[in-house]
Amino acid sequence: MHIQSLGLQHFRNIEAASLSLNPQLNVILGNNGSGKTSVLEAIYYLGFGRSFRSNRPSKVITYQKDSFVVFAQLEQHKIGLQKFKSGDTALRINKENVRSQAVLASLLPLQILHPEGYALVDGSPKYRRAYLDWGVFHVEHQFHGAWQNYKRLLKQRNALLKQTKSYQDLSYWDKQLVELAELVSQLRAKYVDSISQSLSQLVSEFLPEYSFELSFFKGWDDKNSLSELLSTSFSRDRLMGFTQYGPHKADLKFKFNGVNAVDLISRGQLKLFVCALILAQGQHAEQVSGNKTIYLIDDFAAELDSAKRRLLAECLQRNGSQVFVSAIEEQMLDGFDLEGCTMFHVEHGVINDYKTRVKHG
Ligand SMILES: Nc1ncnc2c1ncn2[C@@H]1O[C@H](COP(=O)(O)OP(=O)(O)OP(=O)(O)O)[C@@H](O)[C@H]1O
Repeated sequence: MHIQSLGLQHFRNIEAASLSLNPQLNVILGNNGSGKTSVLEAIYYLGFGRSFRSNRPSKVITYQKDSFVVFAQLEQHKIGLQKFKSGDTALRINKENVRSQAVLASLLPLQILHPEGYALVDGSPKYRRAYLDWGVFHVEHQFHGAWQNYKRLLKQRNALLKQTKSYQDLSYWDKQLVELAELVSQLRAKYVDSISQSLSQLVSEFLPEYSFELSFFKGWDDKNSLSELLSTSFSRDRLMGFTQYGPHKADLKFKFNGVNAVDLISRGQLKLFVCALILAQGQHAEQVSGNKTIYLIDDFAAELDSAKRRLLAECLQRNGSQVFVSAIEEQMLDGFDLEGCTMFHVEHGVINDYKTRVKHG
């Protein structure tokens, strides 16, 4: 899978742009504030329906404009997204309107590495669940429906908790909730199993000084069944106003030399670890679906020494995926093989395709 061309309109400081893309390496160069991250953010919008740096689409629409548009030509589909100040969204595939972002997401498997992305390791469990669910979504087709239904039932349960004094009123709903919870957790656990080996391999390549351990917490302890827990914790759930056990509490635990990752590794090592996480997912999704993941790497050089930059660049280019990488200057991309790549230069929101490196040999 790769993006052949990308169009933007009224996206942050980019008034309009039309980019013809390289199927492999795309380099985006420019000074601070020029608009490099905005290009990555626009691509991310197509795959996720949201930004990775703002919850409010109105912040992303160019000042004084009413909407932004991002569209892309993929190998077999043309996809587009328009976000309005009002909060409305229009999604299109091959000129047809579609309602669910999941359809776009399934066509465009994307992974991103950006400075705020370290929350995947040092942030709250919701970031690790989002990571996990991206992976399960792209390889297990029943997951999306089961998870959406679970979340819908959970919302109803939490609302009912505020209205009822008797667990009897909930037990009927809990039967369905537990069935979905078990399915979601099985799919997640199977997924964690299936990536753990390639993740460990990548971690040993990037951070050979540590022994690494990955574990999955499904959202409740195995000592009790979820239905028992839901009934015994009813009073507490009622008091707190929400359900305390279930897959909405799932988490991943990362340990290095037996210590929690956040308590041990440095910022640069954290970046490498996050990169190992996204590469392991991308590679697994590719093995299962045959679709290559697209990698977006913002501010590639930040926090990495030159040996680590080379290691990471080599790994990103190894399997021929499409990669978008931003940097302030070309010298910071010392680890990449730039032959045949396309370079864009961004200045005050204007993007020029200023160099396509000739491939020799
Ligand atoms: N809604 C908006 N409308 C117009 N301009 C905006 C809007 N939101 C942000 N900007 C401007 O767009 C520019 C985009 O910055 P962006 O983060 O893409 O730059 P960058 O090249 O990645 O910079 P850095 O190297 O510092 O990370 C900034 O100068 C910012 O002030």
